[in-house]
Amino acid sequence: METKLRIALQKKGRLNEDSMKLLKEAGIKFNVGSGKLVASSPNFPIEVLFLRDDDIPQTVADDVADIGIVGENEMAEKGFDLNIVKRLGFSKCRLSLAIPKADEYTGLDYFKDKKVATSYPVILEKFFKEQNINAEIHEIAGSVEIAPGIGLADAIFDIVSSGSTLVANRLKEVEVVMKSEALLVSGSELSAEKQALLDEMLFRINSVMAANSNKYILMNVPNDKVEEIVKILPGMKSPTVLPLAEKGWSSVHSVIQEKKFWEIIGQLKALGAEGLLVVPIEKMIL
Ligand SMILES: Nc1ncnc2c1ncn2[C@@H]1O[C@H](COP(=O)(O)OP(=O)(O)OP(=O)(O)O)[C@@H](O)[C@H]1O
Ligand SMILES: O=P(O)(O)OC[C@H]1O[C@H](OP(=O)(O)OP(=O)(O)O)[C@H](O)[C@@H]1O
Ligand SMILES: [Mg+2]
Repeated sequence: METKLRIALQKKGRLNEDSMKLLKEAGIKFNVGSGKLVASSPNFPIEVLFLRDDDIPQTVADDVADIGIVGENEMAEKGFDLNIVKRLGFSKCRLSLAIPKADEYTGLDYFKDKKVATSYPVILEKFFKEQNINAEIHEIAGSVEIAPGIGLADAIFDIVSSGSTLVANRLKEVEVVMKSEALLVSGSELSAEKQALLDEMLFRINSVMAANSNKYILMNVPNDKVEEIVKILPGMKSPTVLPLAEKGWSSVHSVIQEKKFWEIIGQLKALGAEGLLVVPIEKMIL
């Protein structure tokens, strides 16, 4: 029988869409039907198990799935010793303590003898213990932000991203306890065949991630400025310089990290670069 890599993904929610998009961009297709909990791929030896994100760490730790995509927060809460194969850079958020907006925050002592609602009791208990804070932890499964407003707790410990859920519930973030992003994780050592499949998948994921954070840029540059412009452009090896039909001008092409582009755009223009084009890259093999 053909060896297949088994991956655990969130069935529905914040992680699902980006996880599926990443695999799709890596050229791995799925026959996903509505309500299907297991799916296979017609073009890659992989099988997907669709689970609640809470169940992904254990499924991987128990080797029911070989790998999984899960939030760092959920992995920390469940406490299984999994290997981080790759930080995926999406579903970025933080786990924070928040209190009613009207309250004065006096530092961690604020939480002494207070009741704090959370879906992450393990992480919170560890944090309070380390900080020597004696607080009551009240575990609830969801809608944590409404707890203070309805008199269920004095404060909360929950996921924050833009902060708009806190604002909507008249709360303010006062302590960031951990930062989180989606992780590709594995359990125990894989067989040589499965490791080879994971390596192939990782190679593709790396190409997709590199392509997504880089842009191909082209610009027209007066010949006497080419040398200076080339100095500030990194490029994969070095920038490409081609003559334009118009005398005295060149076209300079380069690959550049998107965030760097915004840093150097002013310098490029000041040096006389014109007609700048920024083009997305689909795949990037380093
Ligand atoms: N607002 C957000 N911004 C960015 N990432 C987030 C946000 N909310 C949650 N996440 C990340 O996505 C993960 C899944 O969030 P989601 O809200 O879908 O979980 P859930 O409701 O527990 O889903 P499930 O039904 O699978 O148990 C979280 O554990 C966290 O890592
Ligand atoms: O700081 P913000 O950008 O407002 O994001 C934070 C909110 O996002 C998540 O909930 P989600 O919207 O995924 O809904 P859920 O409670 O149904 O999981 C999380 O549980 C917070 O409530
Ligand atoms: Mg969950």
